[in-house]
Amino acid sequence: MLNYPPLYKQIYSMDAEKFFTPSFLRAVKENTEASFRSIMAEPRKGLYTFEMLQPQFCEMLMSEVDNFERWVHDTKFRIMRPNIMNQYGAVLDDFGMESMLDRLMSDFISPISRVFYTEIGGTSLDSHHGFVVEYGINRDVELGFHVDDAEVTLNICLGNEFSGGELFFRGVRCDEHVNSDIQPGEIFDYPHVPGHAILHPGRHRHGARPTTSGNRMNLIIWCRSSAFRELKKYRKDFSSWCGECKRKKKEKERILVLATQQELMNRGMQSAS
Ligand SMILES: O=C(O)CCC(=O)C(=O)O
Ligand SMILES: [Fe+2]
Repeated sequence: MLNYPPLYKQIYSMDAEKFFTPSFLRAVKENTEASFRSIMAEPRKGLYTFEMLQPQFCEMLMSEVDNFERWVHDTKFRIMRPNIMNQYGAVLDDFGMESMLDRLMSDFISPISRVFYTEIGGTSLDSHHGFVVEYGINRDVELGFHVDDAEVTLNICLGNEFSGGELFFRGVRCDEHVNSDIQPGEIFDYPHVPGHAILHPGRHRHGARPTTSGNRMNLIIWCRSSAFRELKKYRKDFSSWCGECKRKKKEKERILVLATQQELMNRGMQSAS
């Protein structure tokens, strides 16, 4: 744990009324599929977008990260970057936000993922990796095509003013099929909106297009389920969520139906002769 002096102490513990928009709070309090759906769009199966954070909280978090970056620079501290893909950004767990993010996952993400992501470990999320990514001048520009080390990912745009930076999604895949072809209907591009979140399976292949002007900062929480990962080791067929497993299964069934039809026709012809 670093010895970093916070700028805004109040964002280090969960204060739901201050952090979240009233519509998001209401939906989570009601805690039903209908209440979640009432605030969400589902532009592709399993991708959910909704308004989530208050502008003031976004501003404070962005300033806190800037302050942290300055402190790291001044003290010459060497910090871990969010993941192997990003040169900029910071791991929020490392500078004191772990318990706030624990609450964010257990009280606000888990209730939603329990409803929408039963097939991919959404009922048993038990750890997270929380970080911010930064794009723009003197920052990262874009992010290549990848899957997250997560069962469920929450990605929230904090701001600021920017253009570009859209996320592109290209279908959910298991480990074996991560590089398989994109199927019709799997192409979806999502433009970030400050304060708005997108919730997606970590295994939904995606990347971020170049941020062409301004600066963009996003808060990202990779949520993990150790139980799901353990179960996965003993399975081979992920056709309930992997697009390629599903396609292969359908193809096998189609061939089986054709072969059965042929067999029946052959039998019919034999008995007629
Ligand atoms: O730039 C973004 O909004 C996406 C970042 C992302 O996908 C990741 O860090 O895993
Ligand atoms: Fe990602």
